[in-house]
Amino acid sequence: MRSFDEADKLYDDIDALEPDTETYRPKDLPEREDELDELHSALEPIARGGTPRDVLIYGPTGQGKTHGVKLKTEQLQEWADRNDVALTTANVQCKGSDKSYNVLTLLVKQLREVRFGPGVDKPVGHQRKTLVEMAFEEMEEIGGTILVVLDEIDAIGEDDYILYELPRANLDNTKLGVIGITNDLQFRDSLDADVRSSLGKREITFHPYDANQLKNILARRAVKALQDTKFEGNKKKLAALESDVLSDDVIPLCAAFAAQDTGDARQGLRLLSRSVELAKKENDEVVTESHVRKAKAGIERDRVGQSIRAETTQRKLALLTVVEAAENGETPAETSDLYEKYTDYCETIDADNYIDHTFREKLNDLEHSGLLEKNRTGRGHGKGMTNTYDLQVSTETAFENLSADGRLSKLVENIRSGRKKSTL
Ligand SMILES: Nc1ncnc2c1ncn2[C@@H]1O[C@H](COP(=O)(O)OP(=O)(O)OP(=O)(O)O)[C@@H](O)[C@H]1O
Repeated sequence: MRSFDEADKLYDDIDALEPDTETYRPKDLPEREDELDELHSALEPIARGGTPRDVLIYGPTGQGKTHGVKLKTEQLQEWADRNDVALTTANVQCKGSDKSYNVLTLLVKQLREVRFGPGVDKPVGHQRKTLVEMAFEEMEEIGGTILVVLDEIDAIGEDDYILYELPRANLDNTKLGVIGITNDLQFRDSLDADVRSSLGKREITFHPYDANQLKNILARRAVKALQDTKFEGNKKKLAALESDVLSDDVIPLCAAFAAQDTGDARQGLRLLSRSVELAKKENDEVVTESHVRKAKAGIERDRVGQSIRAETTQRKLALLTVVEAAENGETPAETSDLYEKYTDYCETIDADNYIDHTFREKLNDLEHSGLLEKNRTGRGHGKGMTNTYDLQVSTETAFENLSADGRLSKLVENIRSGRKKSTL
């Protein structure tokens, strides 16, 4: 067994590669200077005795929106404390709240905690309208300027009541600013016209990072996280990075993979930290391209695994038909052949046997989740066209995750062992 006393040859500060915003908080986000400048302009009226402007921040996941807003509002709070300006920020995480009602209860709780200290219960059993009035009463009691940051507001779905009411507050004693953050473009576009005309008047978009930006982000985090890794001179860019524990191609490769996908900094960080973990596990003193590739395959396996496990039993059965076909070298496979297998499976595990049309729908859903590839091909002269399906993930990963479903495990085992017998 390994000892906790073992010296770490790679890490200096293990948290600095952690993508979770609370575990490691970079002091600045140079790639977001323009966006944070726009946010600054929206909040600047506070420093001039005026009312902050409401803002809607939009951008895909992992673009520094949450952290950027935190940095800017903390900077403002420090300024306010230094200058005896009454400023209160309420950060409300909307994830997990599927209604305006739930977000309002969180907001009232937070505002009460400002007045009475931590540990106040959420209000229960009130109507939405009453909760809005309660929130406004609390704000009037607190006074000064209040900033309400609503992160991941898309969680509230179609019920955007809170976004309609908050920007319309008519307070005597308090100035209120609302900052909404979302990574869901559809949600932003679906907002009620009145909401968009108030909250969305100032919209700040965090566009996805490109590979060069990601390289510099990862290089800065690597300097903090790893031993014998530093910048030569003043430039905090990849070009100035010197490291005895990272081979030159590691950061460019992590950045390229993340940029290729969605430009998500979190994804780049996850890949880099998993590569370092792998090197550590293999007792290697230098992290190389091969660790990155293995780490990427591992992350991919986990992601695919999670998505297979989250499917319904019927979709899992549909997937299993293609997995079996792939294992037997019968892919791309025609829908009619797959349907035959499906009927057999349903009989074996005593599941509802859906009609052929519904089965096709399940296959198409699996195509949309990226687990299958669909093609339209000719059946031969005069026989028309048909859909064929191929597996987009490895059969091993599919078998492994399908067998985790108690209802399917025996069936999957039989199909796997059947294959083994036939290859003996
Ligand atoms: N420019 C940057 N420099 C350094 N780290 C960054 C940068 N941008 C993002 N990060 C890091 O990436 C991770 C994700 O950032 P953050 O949570 O702010 O993204 P987000 O856009 O709010 O994503 P989501 O919409 O998924 O909540 C954090 O660890 C953050 O510190």
